[in-house]
Amino acid sequence: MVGLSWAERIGVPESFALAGLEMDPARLPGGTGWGELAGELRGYLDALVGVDPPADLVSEMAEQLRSWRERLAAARVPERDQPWGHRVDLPARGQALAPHVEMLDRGDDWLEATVVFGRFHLGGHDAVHGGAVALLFDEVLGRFSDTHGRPAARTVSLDVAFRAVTPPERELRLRVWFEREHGRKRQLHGELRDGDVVCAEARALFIVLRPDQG
Ligand SMILES: CCCCCCCCCCCCCC(=O)SCCNC(=O)CCNC(=O)[C@H](O)C(C)(C)COP(=O)(O)OP(=O)(O)OC[C@H]1O[C@@H](n2cnc3c(N)ncnc32)[C@H](O)[C@@H]1OP(=O)(O)O
Repeated sequence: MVGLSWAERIGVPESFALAGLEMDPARLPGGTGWGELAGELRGYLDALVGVDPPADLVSEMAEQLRSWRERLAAARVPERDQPWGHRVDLPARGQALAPHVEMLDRGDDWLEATVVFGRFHLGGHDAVHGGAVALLFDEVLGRFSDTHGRPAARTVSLDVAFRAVTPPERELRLRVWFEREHGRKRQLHGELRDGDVVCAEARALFIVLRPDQG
């Protein structure tokens, strides 16, 4: 997988591509409905976190989820064939782990995006969990690290400074950029803002994988 280009892996020029996403979603893993499903799952998790449901609703939900888990077991595929995390044409790569990110614009070495953390990502006391903020940076810096023809790399370190509380359920701004590239090493920075307030900053080091490190 690692030796393959984005186009070979998923049929798009690269993650965070500005153009070239005109391919037919029906031909991608998960098909045309996958974006809606991922969005509904995200919405379900946000809604679940925010309720104290009556006992009959809890049992009904558990029963329905058990039934879905059993049906899905029959459709299990190897990682390379799953749509979850591979649909770079969709926000958050068509998964619900990372928050909802929408790219606004990008250059060769910088990217701007909006991000909304749901109630699912709440740590406590109306603040987004610090681990979810770190997840956002790893996700976006990691994906952006592999753009503009650069081969795949992996995060070896990620330092996050939490400057102010990151609020859930608000549209925040994210800016990421390359600081330095030398040999197999790529240093990227990121900044998360709520209006003029800097919520968090990140510095990450990525190491380009050798062909045998897939
Ligand atoms: C279908 C397509 C869809 C796919 C979607 C995917 C999107 C993904 C999006 C999500 C993205 C999420 C992204 C994720 O979450 S990636 C997942 C989290 N990260 C990992 O699991 C990485 C685990 N580590 C490794 O695998 C190895 O360390 C690798 C393979 C990366 C390098 O091991 P390798 O044995 O090859 O290299 P080396 O040890 O000789 O080191 C090489 C150089 O690096 C320097 N160094 C190393 N570590 C550190 C450090 N901590 N601080 C400072 N420097 C460090 C080291 O000194 C040396 O420097 P020099 O001596 O040469 O000067």
